[in-house]
Amino acid sequence: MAEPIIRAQQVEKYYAQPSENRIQVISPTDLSIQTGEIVALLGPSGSGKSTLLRMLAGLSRPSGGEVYWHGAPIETAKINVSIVFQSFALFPWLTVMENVEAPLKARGMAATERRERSEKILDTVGLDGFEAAFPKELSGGMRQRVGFARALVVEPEVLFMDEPFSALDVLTAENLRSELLELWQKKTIPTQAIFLVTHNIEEAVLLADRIIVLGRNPGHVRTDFRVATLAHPRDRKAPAFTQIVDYIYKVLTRPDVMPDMPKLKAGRPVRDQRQMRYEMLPHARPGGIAGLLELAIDFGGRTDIYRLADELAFEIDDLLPIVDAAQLLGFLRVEEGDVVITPTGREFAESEILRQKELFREAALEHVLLLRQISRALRSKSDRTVPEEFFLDMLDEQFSDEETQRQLETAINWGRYAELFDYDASRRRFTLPEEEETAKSVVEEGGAE
Ligand SMILES: Nc1ncnc2c1ncn2[C@@H]1O[C@H](COP(=O)(O)OP(=O)(O)OP(=O)(O)O)[C@@H](O)[C@H]1O
Repeated sequence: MAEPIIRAQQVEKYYAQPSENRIQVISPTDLSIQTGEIVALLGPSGSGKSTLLRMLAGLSRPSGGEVYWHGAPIETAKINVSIVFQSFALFPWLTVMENVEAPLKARGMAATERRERSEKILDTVGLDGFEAAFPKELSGGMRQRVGFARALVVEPEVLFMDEPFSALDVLTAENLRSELLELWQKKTIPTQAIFLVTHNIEEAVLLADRIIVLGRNPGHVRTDFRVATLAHPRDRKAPAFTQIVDYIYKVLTRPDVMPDMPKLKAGRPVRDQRQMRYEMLPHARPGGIAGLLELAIDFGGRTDIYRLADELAFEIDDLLPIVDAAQLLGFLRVEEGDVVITPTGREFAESEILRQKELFREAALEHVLLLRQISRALRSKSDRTVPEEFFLDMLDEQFSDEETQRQLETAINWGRYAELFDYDASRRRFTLPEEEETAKSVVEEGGAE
């Protein structure tokens, strides 16, 4: 196979923390961008999509490994890429024309040529007549057209896009997407490859020739496959389309399991490089989990996650932590892109509050290592109290400072609800209320670590 335009070999990224720990955001990863392909990168929030994009675009140096541009190390190569951002990132004090000319000016192009090239690309993206307007006079969709024009005017070999349609309303996004695809397919633009970071699964399946899904903590490739069997324009209702959407949902909702690829041509094997002691607690509240389970019962005990998100008008990223949490606690299963309530989940949703707490307590102790450890530690101390710092130290070996705090907050929230312990915020200590006999007996029955 020909050398890809961009090839990342075992790239990883660490960020320094105020404490001496370095946090690994991307674990060693191989990835390439070939001529002629649109690659979409999906993954939950914080999985390192933007970090990876920045390394592939030569904007950020990997902490380990190497990125190659046509086979040469990217930092010494003469690269030709541009990036479209979600936030448009226009210069507000410049007109549309001046914004588009800016990158050519930076490259030292003469004024006449610059103007000619900019006029042409403004025409191509439908901004004819808006040359003298300022960004604030334009709608979001028109501003992003300026973003595209500015990126395309340099005739980039690779066009990077970081959530380019997320800030736009649905119709505008749809419109811009199909226009971009048309420019690409008709080769109106000389761009050789497109790399798109997105949250939107359908968008990825609509546009991409290849889809990569990242898992997090640290970021790693969970699946990387071709969508070559679907011809453009793609039909959202076609069975092959929905199969791929479902498969990606499953990959995103089951961080611990690798679902089977739908039987499409040329699916590539999958890697999962995670190694961790603590499972990542999804940041969901017990009330939210109960609410989700009640809804699942209303839908007959089984429903499509996609439909559920739609019904609730939830972004999938807001719904996933609740689904993940219910799943982690054994209240839900995800099967074929559907959420299916388990018998314990049903009992939990239908019980009165005391029984709910009891079921939550049993599930939390069975499935959540951190809560089990806090409970055990408290019971082994004669004064029935342990400083939070003790657990922070263990967590921050695995999570960033910010995530460590969030993990602890979620654990406190769940533990309090389950009446496993109290938390004294002024002293930053966990404490055990004297009368916690029920919890005590459950802990003593708890399984081995
Ligand atoms: N400069 C930085 N210093 C420290 N940590 C950082 C820095 N940039 C990103 N991170 C952390 O790296 C992780 C990955 O961030 P990144 O923005 O790449 O993820 P993402 O998948 O693009 O997320 P989102 O979908 O929310 O945009 C996050 O936990 C983030 O907090």
